[in-house]
Amino acid sequence: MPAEFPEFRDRTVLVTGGGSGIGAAIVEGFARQGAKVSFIDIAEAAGSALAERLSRETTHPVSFHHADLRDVEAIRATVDHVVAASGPIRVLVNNAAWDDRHEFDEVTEAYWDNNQAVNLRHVFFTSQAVAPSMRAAGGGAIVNMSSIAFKLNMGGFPSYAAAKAAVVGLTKSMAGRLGPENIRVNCILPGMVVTERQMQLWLTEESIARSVEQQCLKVALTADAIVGPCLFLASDCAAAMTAQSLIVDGGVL
Ligand SMILES: NC(=O)c1ccc[n+]([C@@H]2O[C@H](COP(=O)([O-])OP(=O)(O)OC[C@H]3O[C@@H](n4cnc5c(N)ncnc54)[C@H](O)[C@@H]3O)[C@@H](O)[C@H]2O)c1
Repeated sequence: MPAEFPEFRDRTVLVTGGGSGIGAAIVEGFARQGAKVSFIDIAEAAGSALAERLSRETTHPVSFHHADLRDVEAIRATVDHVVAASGPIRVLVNNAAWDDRHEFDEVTEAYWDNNQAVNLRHVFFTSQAVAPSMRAAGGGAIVNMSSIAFKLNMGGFPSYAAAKAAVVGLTKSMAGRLGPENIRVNCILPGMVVTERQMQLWLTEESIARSVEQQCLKVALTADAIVGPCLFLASDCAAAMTAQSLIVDGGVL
């Protein structure tokens, strides 16, 4: 455990895309702090397995909710369910995304809209659904997951890059709107994080070595590298921080 944040004990935390990779590490990070963690994912088997494994080891059972975040009604229903079962949500981590590669000349309107729905739209609508319970509880913290990828002129995913840039703008606008209600909104921009899925789909030993070469710190980051910064931003230590972007990339930018 990187550090202890007693304020998370018995607090309700919701993580999107918590079934694998960075999201799963964040679910585990909050659960080991004694929080009541729920997570949403579309991946049924991975989600159930994670919840089952962690629930055997943590103070509160970790609760998995199977839903597609492209479906705004499903988001609202899941949030209602979490609040009814676990009490007001005090921390929301909008982590889910899909970094699908797409060729500039081949992107259709349908592809674009779906890509934005999976990478951007739910960040707004999950925050909107969670805000009433944060207000009722006297405040809360939202942490959104962006990426350094949109700053690197990478040509292979224009829609994903646009969504990740938009997450920064959305973070700042929501921080402005929700700050007076003591709801803080920040975001994290990870660099290359080696996860199982990234290894299956995009990364090779050579591409990892090339990326590490661009970093000041010469180690490949794993999902755990994002947990500490996420706990910090959601914690009382960051009580005066909102509308900020925290880059966690081993020193690329
Ligand atoms: N891994 C990296 O190198 C890296 C770098 C920069 C930013 N990020 C960001 O960090 C976050 C997590 O990335 P990751 O690499 O762990 O990804 P991942 O693919 O391992 O995990 C994403 C999770 O979101 C879930 N998900 C996807 N679409 C969904 C949908 N429609 N409804 C519900 N759940 C859905 C997936 O099932 C998966 O469990 C993302 O926002 C990503 O953009 C990752």
